[in-house]
Amino acid sequence: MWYDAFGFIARSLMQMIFAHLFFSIVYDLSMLPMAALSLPPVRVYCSGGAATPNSSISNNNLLGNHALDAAHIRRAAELADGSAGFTSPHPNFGCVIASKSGKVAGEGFLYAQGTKPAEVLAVDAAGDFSRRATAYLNMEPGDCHGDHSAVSALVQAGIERVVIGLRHPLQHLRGNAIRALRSQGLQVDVLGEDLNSKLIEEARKSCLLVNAPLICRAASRVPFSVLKYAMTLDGKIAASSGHAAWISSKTSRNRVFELRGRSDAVIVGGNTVRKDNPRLTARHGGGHMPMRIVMSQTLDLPEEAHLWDTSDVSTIVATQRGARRHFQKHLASKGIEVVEFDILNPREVMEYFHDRGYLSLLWECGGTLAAAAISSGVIHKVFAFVAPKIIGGKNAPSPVGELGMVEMTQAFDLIDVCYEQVGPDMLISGFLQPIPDVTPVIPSVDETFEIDPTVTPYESRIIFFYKTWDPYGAFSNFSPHQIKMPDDSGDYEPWLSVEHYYQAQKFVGVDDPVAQDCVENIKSARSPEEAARIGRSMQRKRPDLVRCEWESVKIEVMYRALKCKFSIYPHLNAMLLSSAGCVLVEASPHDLFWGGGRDGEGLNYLGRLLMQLRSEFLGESPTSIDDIVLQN
Ligand SMILES: NC(=O)C1=CN([C@@H]2O[C@H](COP(=O)(O)OP(=O)(O)OC[C@H]3O[C@@H](n4cnc5c(N)ncnc54)[C@H](OP(=O)(O)O)[C@@H]3O)[C@@H](O)[C@H]2O)C=CC1
Ligand SMILES: Nc1c(N[C@@H]2O[C@H](COP(=O)(O)O)[C@@H](O)[C@H]2O)[nH]c(=O)[nH]c1=O
Repeated sequence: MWYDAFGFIARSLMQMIFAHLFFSIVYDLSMLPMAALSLPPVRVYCSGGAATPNSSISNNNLLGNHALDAAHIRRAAELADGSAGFTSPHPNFGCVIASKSGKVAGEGFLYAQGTKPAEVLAVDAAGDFSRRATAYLNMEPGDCHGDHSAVSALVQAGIERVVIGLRHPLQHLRGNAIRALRSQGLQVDVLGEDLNSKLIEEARKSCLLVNAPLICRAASRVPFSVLKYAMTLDGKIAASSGHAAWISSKTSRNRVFELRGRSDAVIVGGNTVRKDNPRLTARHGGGHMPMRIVMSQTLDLPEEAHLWDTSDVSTIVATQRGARRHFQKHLASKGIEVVEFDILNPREVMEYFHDRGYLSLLWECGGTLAAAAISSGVIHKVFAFVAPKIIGGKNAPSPVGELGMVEMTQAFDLIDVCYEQVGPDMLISGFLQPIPDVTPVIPSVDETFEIDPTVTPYESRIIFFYKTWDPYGAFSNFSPHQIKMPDDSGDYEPWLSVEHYYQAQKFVGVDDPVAQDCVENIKSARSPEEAARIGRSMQRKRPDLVRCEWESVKIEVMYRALKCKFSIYPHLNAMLLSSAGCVLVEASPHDLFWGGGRDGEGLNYLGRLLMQLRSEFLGESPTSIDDIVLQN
C-alpha cells in the first residue's frame, strides 16, 4: 500500500502511544465503592454507600468547607450525566458556580462536543455572581486544541477558585487546563491532591463514575462494556424451547431502552438473532440510537431479520474471515457492513471497535457469547434484571455459559453492588473490574517534555489522527471548529464544523423540499456527530436526493472546507505546519475513502488533503488539488 514502508514504524509508534496512555492510568487496587449510573431510581440499595445527589445546595453555613466542596462536586457530576443518552457518548462535563456563601449561582453541562462547554453555560447563567465565586468541575476540561474556551470563560468571568473532581484521564490533555488556570492566578484545588477527606473521596468517586466509560476505555484499550440480561428467579434467560419474550417487566424493558441510549452500540451473538429476531433499538422517546453489532462465526443467519432493516440505525456483522461469502454479499446489498476477523473472539472485536472510536457497548447476548466475553476480560459492568418468575427446565439457558471454574472460590465477586427494585423486578448491578483510578503520578506529555526535552512522544514519520480526543484530533473534520463558507450567492455562512458543511453539501441545490430541509437540519445539528448521522442516514434512505455530481465534487468540497479551517485558526495552522515531514493518516479502520483503513488499505483522502494544504501553506506545492481529484 502507498504507505506500507511506514507500516512497521507506525505500529510501533501506535503501541508506544497506547502504552503511554495505559501507564498513565494507575490502578487503585483498593476497589473503590461506586454507585449505579444515576438513572431515575425506584428503590436503590448500594453496598458502596454513596450519598444521594444534592441538587438543591443552598447557603448552609453549618456545612464545613469540605462538605460544601464535596456537595458541589457531586452536583457537577450529576449535571455531567445529563447529556448521556441525547447524543453519541462523549466525556461528560458539568459545572456549578457557587458564591462565597456557598449558594449556587449558575450551572451547566456539555451536551455534545462542539456545543457550549459546561463552564461557559454556568458562568453565563451566574452572570455577575461569577465574580470572586468558586467553580466546581467534575473533570478538568479537555481544552485540547488550543481553544481554551472553558478556561477563558472562567478567567473572564472573574472566578477566584476552581475545584476539580478529576484531572483529565487522557494523558495528552491532563494538566493543561489546570496549569492554564493557575497561570492566570486562579486557585485550583484538585480532589485527592489539594483536598482530602472521606467526603471528598466520595465526591471524587461520583466523578469517576460519571466518566467511567472514558476512563476504562483509556486504561484497557477496549470500549467500556456492560453485560445486561433478564433472568427468572431460577436463573434462566429463556425457556428450554428458547422462548424468552418476556422475562422482565415492561418497566424493566423501558429501563433497558435507556441503557441502550447511553451506549454506542448493542451487541448480540448469532443465536440470539436466530431465536429472538431482535430489533435492539432504544425506544424511550428520542435520544441517542445505538448501532447494532452481531457476532457470528458461521454467518448462518436468517435472510430476513429486523436487524437487517437499517432505515433508522445501522447494523455491523462481525464474522470469521471467509464465512459464507454469498451471504456476506446478501447482507451488503441490504446496507449491512460486514467486518471479517481472522479470529472472531470478543477481545479482537472489542479492540477493533476501540480503534473505531467506540466508547461504550451494551452486550445483550445469551450465555454462550457472554461467557466468552467475560473470559476474555472485556466486560466491565453487569446489569441483571431478576424477575419473580420460575420457568424451570434442565436445558433452559442461563445468563453465563462455561467459564471453566470448578470451585466457588473462583467466582467473580461483583464490586459495589447496587440493588434496585424496578417494577416487580430486582435490578442487581455491579462492576466486574474496578474503575482504574487516575492519579497524576506520571507526568503528562508536556510535563515530560519539560523534564526531558529530548522526549517528544508524538514525533513520528506517520501521524495518525481520528477521534477529536486524539493528540492530533484537531485534524479530524469532526473537530468542533466553526468555519465560514460562501453560499450560492457568494455570501459567507457559518458552519459549526467541517463535517456539518461536508454533510450538507451532499443535498445542496437539489430541487426537492426534503433535500432543502435536510440541509437546514444538518446546519442546525448540535454536534458534528449529529450532522454526520443526519447526512449519512438521508443518503442511505434517499440516495435520489444526493446531488448527481456528488462523487466527483466531494474531494473539492472537503478541500475548501479544510482550507478555511486551517486558514482562520492560527493554532490549527501551526499544528498542521508542525507536522511537516510526517505522513498524515486518518486512522479510520472502516472508512476506506477518507481514512487509511485497518491495514493501510484505505485511500486516506483526508490525510492527503491535509498534506496538500500543508505544502501550500509552506509554499511548496508538489501536487495540486486537481491532481488529487484526478487520482480519484
Ligand atoms: N433473557 C435475556 O436477557 C436474553 C435471552 N436470550 C436467549 O438466549 C438464547 C440464546 O443464547 P445463546 O445461544 O447463548 O446466544 P448468544 O447471543 O450468546 O449467541 C451465541 C452465538 O454467538 C456467536 N459467536 C461469535 N463469536 C463467538 C465466540 N467467540 N464465542 C461464542 N459465540 C460466538 C455464535 O454465532 P454463530 O452460531 O452464528 O456462529 C454463537 O452461536 C435464546 O433463547 C435467547 O432468547 C438472549 C439474549 C438475552
Ligand atoms: N427476553 C428479554 C430480553 N432479551 C433481550 O432483548 C432483545 C430483544 O430486544 P428488542 O427486539 O429490541 O425488544 C433480545 O434479543 C435479547 O437480547 N431483554 C429484557 O430486558 N427482558 C427480557 O425479558
